[in-house]
Amino acid sequence: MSVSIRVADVRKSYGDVVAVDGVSFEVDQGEFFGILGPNGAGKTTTLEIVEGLREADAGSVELLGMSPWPRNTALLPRMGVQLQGTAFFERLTAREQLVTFGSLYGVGPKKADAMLETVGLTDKAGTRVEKLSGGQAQRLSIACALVHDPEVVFLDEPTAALDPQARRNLWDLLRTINGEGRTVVLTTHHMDEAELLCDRVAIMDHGKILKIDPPAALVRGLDAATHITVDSGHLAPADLAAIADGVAETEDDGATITFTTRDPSTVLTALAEHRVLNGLRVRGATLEDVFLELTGREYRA
Ligand SMILES: Nc1ncnc2c1ncn2[C@@H]1O[C@H](COP(=O)(O)OP(=O)(O)OP(=O)(O)O)[C@@H](O)[C@H]1O
Repeated sequence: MSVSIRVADVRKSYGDVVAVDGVSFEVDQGEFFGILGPNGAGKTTTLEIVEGLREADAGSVELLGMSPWPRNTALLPRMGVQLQGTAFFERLTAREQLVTFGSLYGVGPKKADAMLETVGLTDKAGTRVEKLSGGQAQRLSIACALVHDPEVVFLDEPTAALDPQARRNLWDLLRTINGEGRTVVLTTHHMDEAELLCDRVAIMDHGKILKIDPPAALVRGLDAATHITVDSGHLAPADLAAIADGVAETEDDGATITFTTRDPSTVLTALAEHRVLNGLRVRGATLEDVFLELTGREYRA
């Protein structure tokens, strides 16, 4: 498998603020790679350096075997960039916008129409960009990043400010883009998004990458507790104590009881024997638990 992106010990400060503090990673061709972290972690700065929009203070970056800085015109047709916050040419319709973008790369209007179709905006072709909803504008900006058929696509928080349905639609689109063999690099502060979409996730905090792995491997690597919740009111206190004894901590909020345990089989068996599985919910570890373990603090996007 060939490598699309190589980042080695990249650093960037803005005055006293160290935004990127020695970041290294590689992205394989065709991979869906995520950079996950809270606001201010340094995700956008890292992405902009890889895209060639910003100069690193130190370190090296290779994109498709070339250096993206200083501005490398050989790379531009091969990469698609969707920036945080969409900027469109004013007063153009969605189609005109896309045709204009396409023409910058020598792409004809047919491709622009096909792209409108791909992102589900054919019925908005004649709508001025300022009249599009947040989700529609987001999809149009992704269409603009893709209209010239780039090999590598960069997306900076593409689902920020979208409602849940629009996010899901956009996830489908991103899976399709990646399924076509394109390398996709996405930044996000949504754990669920990283978990669902990415082949591998780099967890970033305070300018550093703390860990890179497939999401399932990150979670599996944790010795995290399982949370088992049932409706309260069905268990006598003595039974509750017997079930939890030595295997779980319990918390009763009046409506539900949650058992936190590293031995879920024993707790579930005991709950089943007492026939108190009403309202059963079982929650294993998530990327939030991974973040907590890596940083010692709760994840707050
Ligand atoms: N142009 C700039 N000038 C000065 N400081 C900046 C600039 N851009 C970013 N920073 C600072 O660098 C740090 C990293 O910011 P960056 O935007 O890379 O993080 P991020 O993880 O992408 O956050 P967000 O999710 O909020 O976009 C932050 O402390 C930010 O305030």
